[in-house]
Amino acid sequence: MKWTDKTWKTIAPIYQKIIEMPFIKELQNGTLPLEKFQFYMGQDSFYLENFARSLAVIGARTESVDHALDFIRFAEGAIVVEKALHDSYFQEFGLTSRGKIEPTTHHYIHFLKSSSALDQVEVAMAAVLPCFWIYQEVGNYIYKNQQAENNPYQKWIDTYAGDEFEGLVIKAKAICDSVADNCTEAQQQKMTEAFIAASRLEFMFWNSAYRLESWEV
Ligand SMILES: Cc1ncc(C[n+]2csc(CCO)c2C)c(N)n1
Repeated sequence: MKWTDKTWKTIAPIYQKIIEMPFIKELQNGTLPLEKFQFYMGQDSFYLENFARSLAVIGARTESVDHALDFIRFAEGAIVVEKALHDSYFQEFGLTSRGKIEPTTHHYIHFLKSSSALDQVEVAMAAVLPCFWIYQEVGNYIYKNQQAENNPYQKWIDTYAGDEFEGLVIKAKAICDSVADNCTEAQQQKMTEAFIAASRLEFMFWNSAYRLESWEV
């Protein structure tokens, strides 16, 4: 069985929790309060910037030049998405500043930065995979199950349910499977642990936006 198939099974309960969470349900039916989406967008701006930096570090550390090119392109893509967020979504949803880095974003960003800098590069590749894969699954899930007309969040949904994003996800998964083939059982286990940690953080990222979680002091 492919590493990706095995690993997805281990996060199936986390994915289930994600699609049941109020942030996702309300995004799907268009009732998510604007304030929560604004919080999410501001935090996602910080996330995307640092996610891109982590992807670039992974690109620099890969053995294969083809993988280096793929990761450098992923990094570019994340910066382009961040710019689109800033240049169009911020305005559309009335956000003037991205605010400050809140606790869950801080945790997630630093997890990705330390993994990409210090872990075996295959483990770092596994750490960034849920960012692609979970978004695609959630995007498709919302797209298929939505009933609302005139959903204010439609454009966001379309970004992640589209064919262009699917191409990236297929590539990111294929890279993880090919590098996992050359890893020992113990190394593959570390890849899986990194994948699980990032999946939990994806859940927490949406949940913290729903709760508008901020530093208390
Ligand atoms: C918290 C959080 N996780 C994942 C994404 C999804 N995402 C945005 S850009 C990109 C890759 C571009 O090469 C991916 C996977 C997000 N927006 N925010």
